[in-house]
Amino acid sequence: MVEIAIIGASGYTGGELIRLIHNHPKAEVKSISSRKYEGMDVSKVHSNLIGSDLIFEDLKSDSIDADVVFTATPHGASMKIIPKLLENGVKVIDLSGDYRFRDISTYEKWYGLTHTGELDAVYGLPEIHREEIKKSNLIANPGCFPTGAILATIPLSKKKLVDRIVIDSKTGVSGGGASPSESFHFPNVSDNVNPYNVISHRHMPEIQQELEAFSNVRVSFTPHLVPVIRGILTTSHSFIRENNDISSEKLIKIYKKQYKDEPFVKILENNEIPKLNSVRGSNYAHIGSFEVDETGRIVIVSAIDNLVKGASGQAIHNMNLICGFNETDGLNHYGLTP
Ligand SMILES: NC(=O)C1=CN([C@@H]2O[C@H](COP(=O)(O)OP(=O)(O)OC[C@H]3O[C@@H](n4cnc5c(N)ncnc54)[C@H](OP(=O)(O)O)[C@@H]3O)[C@@H](O)[C@H]2O)C=CC1
Ligand SMILES: CC(=O)N[C@@H](CCC(=O)OP(=O)(O)O)C(=O)O
Repeated sequence: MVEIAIIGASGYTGGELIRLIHNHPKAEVKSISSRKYEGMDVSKVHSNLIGSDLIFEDLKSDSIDADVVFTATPHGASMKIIPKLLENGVKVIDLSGDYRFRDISTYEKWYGLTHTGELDAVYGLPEIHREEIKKSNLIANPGCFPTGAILATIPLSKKKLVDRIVIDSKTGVSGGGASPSESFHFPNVSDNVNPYNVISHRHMPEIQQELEAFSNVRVSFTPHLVPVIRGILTTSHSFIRENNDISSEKLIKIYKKQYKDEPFVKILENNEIPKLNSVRGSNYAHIGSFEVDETGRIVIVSAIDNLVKGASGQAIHNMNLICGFNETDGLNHYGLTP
């Protein structure tokens, strides 16, 4: 059994890691860290985990004894914890944005923080970086919005079909983490749709980084908060480069080929639209629509669960890759609809 420690285990993604690893055939959570809940049973914070004998400890990174550590901590905190873990020979999967950028100055500009220093990290989107992930000791798990947006559009960038991509995403409130705040207060969220950071969300440069690795595309991104708990529905509008002739049927062929061996990406046919509640609780990304309009716009829609494919499930997929397990170990279940 591979032994796991989770730092930030009292948060939403930490709770999902514990829930999902509980069903993993080759990995076991040995220790969970929380500063606030040190000494308390895990089920006092994550009531769904009643029956588990895990108890929160305030783990220090220089004394953690584990094969793999998940840092489910906020950006800024992860980069202070991780260097020591790597020095001690532990493999690390970080759920924050701290190691996602190949260029530190992009991170510093968008996160408004000084970085503590570059480390050899791989961007943990298995559908693009599978072979590098297998060889890495530090995985930068992708952001939740970038996961849905990149999966919806990367085949277009790879084929150099489009030059402009506008991403419009709707997210559930669990994306904001477990700490209460005014923006997530029930009366402010309920019966409402709230766009935020309309031209300045830090996930825009992350999406841009991955898409422009294949062709010259410009990305814009606007997120909206909607009154659901889990899920991200992304509508991507991509504008066809001059002299390209593309139809809905051709698009579906391209996407099916691109994702034919991917265990967690499902392509919907007949212009079907993905549903948020079909992916709830699962590690699947559903991709559909594949419409082309008369103005030269391609519309592709994706749905993921932000806490699973957008965070903890994808992190476990990455663990499976770095540990040489079957990619679907611990993740082989459908969503929870209705
Ligand atoms: N929620 C989501 O959908 C997604 C989140 N992410 C990223 O994953 C990470 C975790 O997110 P999420 O679970 O939602 O966040 P939460 O706020 O729910 O949990 C984060 C946990 O980290 C711990 N923590 C905070 N600061 C520190 C610190 N300085 N040192 C050690 N531990 C600390 C806290 O636990 P305690 O105070 O008990 O120690 C807290 O419970 C973040 O970087 C987030 O951006 C990525 C994709 C999706
Ligand atoms: C609803 C909501 O607030 N969502 C968060 C999602 C961010 C997130 O978790 O992403 P990182 O891993 O890059 O921090 C946001 O928009 O900031």
